[in-house]
Amino acid sequence: MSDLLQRLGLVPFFIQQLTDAGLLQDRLGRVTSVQRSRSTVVCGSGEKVVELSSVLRQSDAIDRPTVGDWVVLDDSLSRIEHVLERKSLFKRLAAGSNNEIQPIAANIDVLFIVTSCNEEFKESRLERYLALGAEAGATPVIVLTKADLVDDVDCYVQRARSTQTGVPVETANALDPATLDGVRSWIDKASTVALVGSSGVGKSTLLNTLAGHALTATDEIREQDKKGRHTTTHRELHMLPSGGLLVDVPGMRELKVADINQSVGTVFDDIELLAKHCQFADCKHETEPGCAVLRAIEENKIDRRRLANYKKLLRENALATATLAEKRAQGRAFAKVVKEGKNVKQKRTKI
Ligand SMILES: Nc1nc2c(ncn2[C@@H]2O[C@H](COP(=O)(O)OP(=O)(O)OP(=O)(O)O)[C@@H](O)[C@H]2O)c(=O)[nH]1
Ligand SMILES: [Zn+2]
Repeated sequence: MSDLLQRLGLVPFFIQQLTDAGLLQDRLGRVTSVQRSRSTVVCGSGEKVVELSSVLRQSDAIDRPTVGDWVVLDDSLSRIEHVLERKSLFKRLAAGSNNEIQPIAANIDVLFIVTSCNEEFKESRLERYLALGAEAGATPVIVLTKADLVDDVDCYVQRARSTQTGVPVETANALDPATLDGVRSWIDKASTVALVGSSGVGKSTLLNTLAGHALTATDEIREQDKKGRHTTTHRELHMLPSGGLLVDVPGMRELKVADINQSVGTVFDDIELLAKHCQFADCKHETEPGCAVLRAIEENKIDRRRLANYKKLLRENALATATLAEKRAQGRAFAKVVKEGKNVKQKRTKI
């Protein structure tokens, strides 16, 4: 296997999906950016700007390649023929009329949930991002930036730890590389990391300090379009000089936590465990007698805010699921109309 592919994060999970070991040599690559129907792919022989095969062009948005995907190119290395099964996937329900589910970034191993040691810090926001990471299948790590600006970092660390049993928490001054050993330990060779967090918490600063240079300014790709014009795009999957890959996709930063689906329970496992001891199996933890969750709140073992956020995320989740189900039903109804339309047409031609 080429050293470059290894540095790009190629692991057995992907190799095992190849039907022919020969593909490994030159036709396998990783998507580093996507612009409409064209993608930039790094493969053993270098970087290529490629199109989609006609099958992929017509497939659902979710099945088309996205940043971080491992793909197989055609013989001429000019088209993506196949997208390998993903280890993890961040996706979102696109706004707008068609409401399709779009992929944002694939094969992210670790999600840095960035928050700063100041008034921006909110447990409820962290819990939302944790659910999002769990939903996508990435390992979450809370990164507390601006640790250099406060005296009571430990207090923030404790609060961050309270958001999910066992969640790792790292502190950092994003401007100072000497403080980033803890953060770096998660980007060990070839693991792919993405960042989420509110505006101003230090995501760009962290990225640039980790890379040792300003990423967005230097990682431009000059490419020629069909008419021979040069266009410039930004690479969104960056290889760090010390090993590891960072994904910085605009869509990642804008992720709404309504995109959570099944993962609320992963974050609130303490509440779900307690709920098993409630007197009623369908206890809503409101006013019911024998409620183990309310008892834990009275005994200060669980925060009232945390229970409220748990319920809120569950409600949002139910709403999102209902919306999706409705969309699917609409899609089916539409397909039926189209089919019936075709039948009518056929009948007419018979006459
Ligand atoms: N002292 C200190 N300042 C920091 C730290 N992290 C970020 N900053 C400063 O905070 C400001 C915002 O940082 P950015 O890196 O632009 O934040 P961002 O999360 O990328 O923001 P968006 O691009 O809006 O999403 C900048 O002025 C940084 O220099 C830190 O750990 N310590
Ligand atoms: Zn209860």
